[in-house]
Amino acid sequence: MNHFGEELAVAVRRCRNPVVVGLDPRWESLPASFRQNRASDTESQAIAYEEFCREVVDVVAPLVPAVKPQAAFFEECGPAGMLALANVMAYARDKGLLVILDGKRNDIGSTAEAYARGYLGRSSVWGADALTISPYLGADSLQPFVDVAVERGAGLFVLVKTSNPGGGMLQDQLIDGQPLYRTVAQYVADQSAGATGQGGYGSVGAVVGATYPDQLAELRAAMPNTWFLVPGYGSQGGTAKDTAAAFDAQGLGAMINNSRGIIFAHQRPEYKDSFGDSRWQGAVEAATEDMIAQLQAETAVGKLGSSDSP
Ligand SMILES: O=C(O)c1cc(=O)[nH]c(=O)n1[C@@H]1O[C@H](COP(=O)(O)O)[C@@H](O)[C@H]1O
Repeated sequence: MNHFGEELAVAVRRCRNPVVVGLDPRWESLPASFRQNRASDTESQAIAYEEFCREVVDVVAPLVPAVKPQAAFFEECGPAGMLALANVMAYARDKGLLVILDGKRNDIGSTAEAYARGYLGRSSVWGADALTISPYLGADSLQPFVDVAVERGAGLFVLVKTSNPGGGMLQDQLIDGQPLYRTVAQYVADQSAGATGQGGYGSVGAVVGATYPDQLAELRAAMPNTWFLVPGYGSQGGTAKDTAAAFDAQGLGAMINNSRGIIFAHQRPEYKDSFGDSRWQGAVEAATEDMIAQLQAETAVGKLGSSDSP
């Protein structure tokens, strides 16, 4: 199989959930054991991030289909951080996880092609299964990513309606009476129109925030063959119920991201007393399982793997 859209459907069905664990290491939130007796220079910080993320992968690899390393937190550590990112991505792949690199990359066509060649596909130097990209420079800045993704069976997630409060400044601007995000959505939807692989979804997806459930429902209707990557669950206030419209009747169609709410669950009141800092891995596991249960209860995710689901 060489098609990200299909690989995602297979992985979600195998795991019976669409949870993406975001790998967003923040120094101040790392369990104490990763910070103690460690210098705070960028090289030491990068090593701590790699060790922490490897241990998070060990906990979640048996539970979820994918992880989403956030490039920013590794880039903050300079060259050592980029090496740590590469190592974490390789480790997650080796553990059987799909790796969605969150880089929000974009540039003019000839430059975009370099990004695409560098990041997309297991044969690339970074080996990401999928990459987040921004549409700000227009369609000709997206096409090189699409061309390389299709050629290599990799995936993309284009920012369409982002979870942050300020996204509407641009995304909600009306053009010919419709919000700008619908223009981007049309381009994205066209890339997967009529997809017939496993699950019926293409490899070019859309990022749609859980914090905008009405727009999420509207976009699902407009993009029937498009995978959604849905950030904003948990720390940003999005709930399982807010994501319900993103799924089809079989429980496919959307990947729900949760970064801080899972990797730093030991700091959350509901897990702090039971696990705390010293047993942080238990908190990660419990938060992941609780999120899966919430999605199964509140959305069609509960249909995954059931007898009436193909
Ligand atoms: O591209 C993304 O993943 C993304 C798009 C968006 O609209 N909102 C958003 O929060 N994200 C990312 O998703 C992650 C959310 O982190 P948590 O709020 O901790 O779950 C961060 O890495 C964000 O950069």
